[in-house]
Amino acid sequence: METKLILKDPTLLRQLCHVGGHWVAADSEETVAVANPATGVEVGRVPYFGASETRRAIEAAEAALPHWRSLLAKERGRLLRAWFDLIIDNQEDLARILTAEQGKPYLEALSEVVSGAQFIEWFAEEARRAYGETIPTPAHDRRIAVIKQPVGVCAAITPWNFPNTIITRKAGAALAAGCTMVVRPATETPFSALALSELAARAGIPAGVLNVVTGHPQDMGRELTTNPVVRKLSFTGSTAVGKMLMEQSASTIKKLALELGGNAPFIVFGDADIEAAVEGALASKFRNSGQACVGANRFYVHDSIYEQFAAELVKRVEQLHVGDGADPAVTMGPLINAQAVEKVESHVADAVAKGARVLTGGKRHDRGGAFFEPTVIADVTRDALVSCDETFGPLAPLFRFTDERELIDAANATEFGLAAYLYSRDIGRIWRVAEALETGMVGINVGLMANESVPFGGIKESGVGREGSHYGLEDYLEVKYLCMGGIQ
Ligand SMILES: NC(=O)c1ccc[n+]([C@@H]2O[C@H](COP(=O)([O-])OP(=O)(O)OC[C@H]3O[C@@H](n4cnc5c(N)ncnc54)[C@H](O)[C@@H]3O)[C@@H](O)[C@H]2O)c1
Ligand SMILES: O=C[C@H](O)CS(=O)(=O)O
Repeated sequence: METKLILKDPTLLRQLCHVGGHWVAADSEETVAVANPATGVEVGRVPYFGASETRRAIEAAEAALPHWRSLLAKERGRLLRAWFDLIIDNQEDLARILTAEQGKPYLEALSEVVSGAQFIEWFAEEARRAYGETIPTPAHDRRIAVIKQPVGVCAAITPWNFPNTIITRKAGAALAAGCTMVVRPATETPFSALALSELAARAGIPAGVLNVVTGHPQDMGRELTTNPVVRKLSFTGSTAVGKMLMEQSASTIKKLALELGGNAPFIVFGDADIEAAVEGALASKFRNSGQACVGANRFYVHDSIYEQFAAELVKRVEQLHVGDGADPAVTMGPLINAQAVEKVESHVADAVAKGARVLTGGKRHDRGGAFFEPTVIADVTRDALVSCDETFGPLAPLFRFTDERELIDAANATEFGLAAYLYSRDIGRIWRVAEALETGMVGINVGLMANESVPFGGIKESGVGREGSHYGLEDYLEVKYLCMGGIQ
């Protein structure tokens, strides 16, 4: 069934780049098509920028910086609040655009738009809390102060899986701090970013403060990482690309925020509330068809409750309704593309070849295209690909464990360290295991934990820096030490 994108405000579907307050095409007039992953139908086309157009966007952000950083923090906060209000007023259209370009079910898209808006709301308030400090002087004739100043022109390169909230958590913090930004969204999902940029303009955020550019990833990335005007790069995406961008950024010593790949362990102890653990597993694993960096990638279930947990999880997974996210009855959409389907398929085949059992799903969905059956496999061995490689799809591999120490070693046996989840009602075990897990975030008896008020981010090869919370604002501020002498 082909579902046409119908918007209350069709002008929110922008098919040009937003640079310095103008909607512009690529110099070559070249465009790239964006297809709905559920239907393959073209949603629209966007310009295919290269390095020179990207450079002009950076120049626009540079030109806008002096005025924007000179505003009072509360003035920037008011403009961000107006942006938040417009996002909320237009949430249905933003969600429809998101579902059309990314594929997630409409209600998930709506939830993402609202949670994304809450980052703007949070930083509208935080803008006024870029506090400095005074330090007791070491000498009678001098006084010490520390002030915070905006980093300057910032760049953001973002992925396709959460094309709204991953942009607002960066842009909200940057603009609140007094920075300006050039955002390059994923080629697969540009329209959410362009719509956000249109609403920012409507909110009164001055031209050039927020710029959104689409096009050649490598050429644009190299400009954003090597242009000395850009003082910070915030990247969310795979660890492989993150490493590349980190290297490219070294030539101009840019500040970096890297939100990279994950391989989250989801641990269920024998004393866990199994019903709660199953609900948490469903949310953590199958949200966005499993395409979430913080999503559970491996399930470690204590032997004493293994079969019960597996049976309960399979029952809930088999209730998922797979289809076009625009259909209100659908609770799991397609993957982003054929390559994503092939990766899930390869992980299932590898695990089964090493002795795993398919409990439900396990193959491409009858709908074809980018659809895959929500899958649960049991008795997965520690040497299975899915144990060390991020599946990024609707596959729940269940590993058995008995010993807590062995479990912790298995959970930490990965180069990633973004999120982990543990279900137990033993307070001593909760603290022991939560402190031992090598991740930036631990969900305890919860399956979803991201929100605007918490420091979101990873360790090891899952990245550096934090987004959201007051930590997120600090990441866009420079610390300046003032030493005043001559005090009589
Ligand atoms: N840690 C987090 O918060 C977080 C959130 C979402 C996704 N991710 C990770 O992102 C990955 C999936 O997203 P993806 O497939 O979009 O990742 P990706 O790294 O392939 O792409 C991310 C962005 O980088 C761009 N890009 C790709 N190659 C580039 C290059 N050479 N130079 C400049 N830009 C380039 C892409 O066009 C896209 O906009 C997963 O590994 C997932 O774990 C992490
Ligand atoms: O892919 C992970 C994103 O960061 C989504 S969320 O922050 O968990 O909503």
